[in-house]
Amino acid sequence: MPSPKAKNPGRSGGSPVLGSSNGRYEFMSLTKPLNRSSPPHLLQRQGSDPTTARLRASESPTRRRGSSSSTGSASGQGPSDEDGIRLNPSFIRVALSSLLAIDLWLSKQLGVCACEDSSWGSVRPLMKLIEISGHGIPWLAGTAYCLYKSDSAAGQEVMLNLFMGLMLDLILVTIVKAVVRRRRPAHNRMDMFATFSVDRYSFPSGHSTRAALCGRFLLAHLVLAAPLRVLVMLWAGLVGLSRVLLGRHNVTDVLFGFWMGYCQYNLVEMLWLSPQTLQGLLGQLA
Ligand SMILES: CC(C)=CCC/C(C)=C/COP(=O)(O)O
Repeated sequence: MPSPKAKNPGRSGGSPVLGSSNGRYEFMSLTKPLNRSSPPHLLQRQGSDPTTARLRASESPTRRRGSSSSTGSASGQGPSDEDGIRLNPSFIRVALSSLLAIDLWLSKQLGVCACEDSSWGSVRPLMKLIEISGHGIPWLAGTAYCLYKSDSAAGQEVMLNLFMGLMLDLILVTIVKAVVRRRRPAHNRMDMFATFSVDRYSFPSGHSTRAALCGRFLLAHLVLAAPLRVLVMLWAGLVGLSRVLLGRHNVTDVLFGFWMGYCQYNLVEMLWLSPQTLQGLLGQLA
């Protein structure tokens, strides 16, 4: 039999709503959060009953805001400015998580050399060779050797600045990796040659920053014939591509790495050490 309270809704504690269970009616409050232990039939009833649906609609945050002020929402003129400000961050969040989901999916599809059993597993040794060609150790050692061997002041200046750029790159990539701490893709096998502890993180790709930085540096400071210039660009692109094919990185790690390396070259140009600056620095040290 229905409770007498059902005939007098709107008393303290919110509007009571009736739910039926085995012919009995029970009360539940609309203003309090639904108890987790509420039987499923009450949840179902709450959603399906038209009266209840109307009551629930009148409790929606938009309606509540509208009833206490004369905003556009309340007067039926569409979303107010306040609504717009609240919607934007969630739109950005949705857009970012969609981008990340696409990135993860695409990177997994492209990780075709992630191990020997992968679909392009036979190309893995070649990809690892490209990986070594963009590693920090050969680049630092090679630049130091050229600096030592160079007998012209101009050559020494270029090599010294390249060395400084490579060190700057290592420091900046270490900082960003330590701050962002994005894990490498799950399909990556951690069998890389000579890594630092931050190299367990993948954002940004250090090989890609180095490839972009060194590529720009070589194109700007070495007099190269056109085919060699194309080869330098091809090498830089292949280093980035190999990171994704080997499963070392997600696509966004490589794209950001290229952009970061490109910008780092501008920094090297800004901080360029001329022989005079160098002599001044060495004079101060002596
Ligand atoms: C030991 C030295 C001098 C450099 C480490 C180079 C390295 C292993 C970077 C990681 O690159 P990815 O972020 O592209 O995997």
